[in-house]
Amino acid sequence: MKEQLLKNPVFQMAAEQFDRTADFLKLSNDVRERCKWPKRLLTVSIPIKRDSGETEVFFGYRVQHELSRGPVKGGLRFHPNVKLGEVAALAMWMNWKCALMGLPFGGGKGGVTCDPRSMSEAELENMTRRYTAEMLPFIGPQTDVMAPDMGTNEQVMAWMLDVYSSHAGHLVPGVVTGKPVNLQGSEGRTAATGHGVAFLATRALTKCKIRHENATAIIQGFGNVGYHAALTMERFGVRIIGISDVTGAVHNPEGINVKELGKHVAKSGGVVGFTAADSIDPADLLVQPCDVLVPAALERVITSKNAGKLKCRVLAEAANGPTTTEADAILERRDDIFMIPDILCNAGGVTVSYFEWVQNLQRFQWSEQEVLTKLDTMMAKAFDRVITFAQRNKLPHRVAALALGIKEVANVKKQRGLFP
Ligand SMILES: NC(=O)C1=CN([C@@H]2O[C@H](COP(=O)(O)OP(=O)(O)OC[C@H]3O[C@@H](n4cnc5c(N)ncnc54)[C@H](OP(=O)(O)O)[C@@H]3O)[C@@H](O)[C@H]2O)C=CC1
Ligand SMILES: O=C(O)CCC(=O)C(=O)O
Repeated sequence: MKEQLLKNPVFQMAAEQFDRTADFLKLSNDVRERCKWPKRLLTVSIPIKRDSGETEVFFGYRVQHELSRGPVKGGLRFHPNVKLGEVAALAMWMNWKCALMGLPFGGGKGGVTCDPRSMSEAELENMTRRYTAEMLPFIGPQTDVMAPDMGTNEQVMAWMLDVYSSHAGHLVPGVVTGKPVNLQGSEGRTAATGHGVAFLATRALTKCKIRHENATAIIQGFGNVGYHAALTMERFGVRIIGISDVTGAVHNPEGINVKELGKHVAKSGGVVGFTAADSIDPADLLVQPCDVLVPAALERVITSKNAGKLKCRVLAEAANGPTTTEADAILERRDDIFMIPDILCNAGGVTVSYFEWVQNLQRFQWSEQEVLTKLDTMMAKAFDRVITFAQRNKLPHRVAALALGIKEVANVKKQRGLFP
């Protein structure tokens, strides 16, 4: 299994990041091995009837990286590139993210290899319900709590809640987070990841002595995270000058109105054709001058080919794993780029998911203001801890963030001991 996982380039990246950080922490071999490998890797087949009447079998995964610190927490992804190794990498990153943020969860991630853009609502619902049914023995508010990720949303969470609750015989809101507010979802969860990205980007700009009112930003990905990061940065006074999605990219140095672009995408299905900006090659967009560059889509988009050409001051990693190991080495030699690593930058989502889970267990509902104030406090604290730790130990920000998370998990493993 180890060899199989390491064949996946995304898992390989997560493993390299772990090994480098474990070396810095001088973890003993015993603890290192127990921290590195996932506890459970589940694969299920998901047969559904397509609208055409034909039966099609999809494959779905859930990787539970670690169970020592609480229930497993992490999103569910629907995307054509989903593979077991990628899901395992994302679960490992969730683990360090939850520990860094001080959340009482282990990391997990799920996925189904499918193209949700080509599926009808009925097909998506059937696939989600069957996936959830296959996962029933392994999920629950005390064991594994899923949430939205790429290609999934609050409607998918509502279907999952329905399957789980129907089997339990009563409503179990805490089985998923990121669900609709009227199904006991949390105020603020939809915007939380993007809000956190924007909040930390402005703190990083301040560190770089750039006033955010004068700053510009470029965003790759205009889904849940990219849209809300753009909208919140715009609200903070940052000018959004470029945005891309799977259909292409648009650029306007004078600024793009995020809500207007959102309306265009809702009508036409993508950013391409938005007349208030020029179209640009998506790869070129990443290397245009800007103060904040926000990759908010897939893994491995900042590579050895473009890392040396980036013209941003702050790289805010909203996506999970957007920067390859080779690109990291290049960025570490550039002292003109302030990097906010993924497990810190996009932690707003899982932090508000934690708030949602707590509200569900207590049957309580907090206001949006309460949620966002608590979120900002936790994000600011984690940001300051990472930057201080990096400075004290002369570490890149990514290694500092990982070290704080991994150290937490390693300590718990040591305290709990090893079953003989
Ligand atoms: N949702 C959350 O709360 C969290 C998400 N994340 C991470 O943030 C990232 C984005 O997730 P999320 O916003 O939820 O996903 P969504 O599915 O809502 O949006 C993904 C966006 O990426 C775009 N996209 C896909 N492929 C490409 C490409 N090759 N080039 C440019 N854009 C592309 C999609 O375009 P199109 O719509 O046209 O397909 C879409 O705009 C992922 O890495 C995810 O793991 C991290 C923490 C929490
Ligand atoms: O909200 C959550 O539980 C998980 C969010 C997520 O998948 C992520 O942070 O990558």
